[in-house]
Amino acid sequence: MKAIQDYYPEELSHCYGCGSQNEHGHQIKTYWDGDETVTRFTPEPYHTAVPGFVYGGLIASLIDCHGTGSAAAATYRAEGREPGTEPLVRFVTGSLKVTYLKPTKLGPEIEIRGRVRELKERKVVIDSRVLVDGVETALGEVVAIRMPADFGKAV
Ligand SMILES: CCCCCCCCCCCC(=O)SCCNC(=O)CCNC(=O)[C@H](O)C(C)(C)COP(=O)(O)OP(=O)(O)OC[C@H]1O[C@@H](n2cnc3c(N)ncnc32)[C@H](O)[C@@H]1OP(=O)(O)O
Repeated sequence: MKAIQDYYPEELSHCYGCGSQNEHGHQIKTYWDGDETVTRFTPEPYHTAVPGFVYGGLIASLIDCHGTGSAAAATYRAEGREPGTEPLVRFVTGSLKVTYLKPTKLGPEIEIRGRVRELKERKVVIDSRVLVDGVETALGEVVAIRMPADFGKAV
């Protein structure tokens, strides 16, 4: 099964969180599981906040790219199109909110499960849950905005 990120064109695959071309990044992969999207990631020992627990910034980063990937996947699905077909669907993060419910154990695989709360042409809101060993440790909200064609050119 291919992940939504496997359909990103090479020139848009340098993101630290989800770019397959970024050898230093997380290279996350987002898949459908029924009506939810799922990303799984096993943290390294250096992803530490305090010994034994995962750094919150890593969790935020995973929620971020899981959210933008889920937004793209959900848009293709809503339009009845295969991922990667033209016109390409591209999202960036407009806002990112993370609520840390309890410490996230460092070692086991982290699972992030996303659901579409709102889907419009230019704006998709994804709610995510972060789970380790079946324990919900954080919640995320990503407002994903369709990437403008001139993204970054005006700055
Ligand atoms: C093929 C695969 C490729 C794959 C591409 C891979 C990319 C991976 C991305 C990884 C994630 C990142 O780190 S991305 C990098 C971090 N993010 C950024 O740098 C984004 C910087 N910000 C911007 O460029 C801009 O502010 C945008 C694009 C986000 C929005 O500008 P805009 O396009 O002019 O938006 P605008 O018309 O005003 O608003 C459209 C709708 O979005 C809402 N909206 C706009 N901004 C926000 C916001 N910050 N928070 C909440 N909501 C917002 C508006 O209320 C409105 O909702 P309504 O009234 O319609 O309801």
